[in-house]
Amino acid sequence: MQSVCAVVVSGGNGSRFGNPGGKQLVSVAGRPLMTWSIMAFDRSSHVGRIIVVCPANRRAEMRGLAVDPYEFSTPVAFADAGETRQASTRAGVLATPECFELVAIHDGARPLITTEAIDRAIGVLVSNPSLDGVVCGQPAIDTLKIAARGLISSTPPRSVFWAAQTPQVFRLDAMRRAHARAVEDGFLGTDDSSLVERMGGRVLCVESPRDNLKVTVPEDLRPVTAILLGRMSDAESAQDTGIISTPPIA
Ligand SMILES: Nc1ccn([C@@H]2O[C@H](COP(=O)(O)OP(=O)(O)OP(=O)(O)O)[C@@H](O)[C@H]2O)c(=O)n1
Ligand SMILES: C[C@](O)(CO)[C@H](O)COP(=O)(O)O
Repeated sequence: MQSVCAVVVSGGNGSRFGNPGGKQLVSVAGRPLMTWSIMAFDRSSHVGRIIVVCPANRRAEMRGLAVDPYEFSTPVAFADAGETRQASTRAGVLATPECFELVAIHDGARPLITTEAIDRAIGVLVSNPSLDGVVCGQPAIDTLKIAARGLISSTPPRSVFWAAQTPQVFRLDAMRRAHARAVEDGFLGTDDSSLVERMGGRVLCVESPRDNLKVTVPEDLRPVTAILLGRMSDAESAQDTGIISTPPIA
């Protein structure tokens, strides 16, 4: 059943990336950066619509370069980005039709997300009615320090820390209420889950692949490109040896 609407936020300036046109359309392993995320959601049998959030004045450009050439089977709609990531996710959530039970919010700048990881996160939420949402992420592997201006005050137990990524999947009504409350309170979070958490919502961390990297600075392109090219080559080899019967992704 296609109960999930995906919101792919691609409305940032990419100031840390430093490219005048942003990073969304930069070619990575032969495709625009943002296209990889849309492809991963397009392949999920749970996803019935994809909303791409992008700057209003760049909608035609992004549609023409990153969406239309790929003939996705899932309907793709657009919403206008806001000044902050949170304003952009809010636009996507408000544009999500009521008929969808869940909304999966993902950074267009995380091109390595896989359909398997998306489906696993959705599956955890669907099978746990007591949850309001799930967050893909990684348990902390480094020893963590609390430090002000570099001076360490303590070493907290890392077993309780997770590095949050996207997708983050929520019940649509919970996410709508969380955004409304955030606007009322003037709260600005660094991810979507924090909006639900502050209302007492129950959100579970779900382990996703360690390589679900976000392209933030130009140096991030090198590992991301290598991983994507590696996956394409693996898919072609599997095709050649008859291990899989679906078409290669390149
Ligand atoms: N107003 C904004 C800001 C961010 N994003 C999106 O949120 C994701 C995560 O943001 P980040 O990687 O930090 O992107 P930018 O905001 O573009 O980068 P920077 O902070 O360096 O300007 C990206 O896919 C970005 O396009 C968005 O849709 N709208
Ligand atoms: C939502 C997020 O991807 C979680 O890691 C992240 O917070 C978004 O971008 P930023 O780099 O923190 O601005």
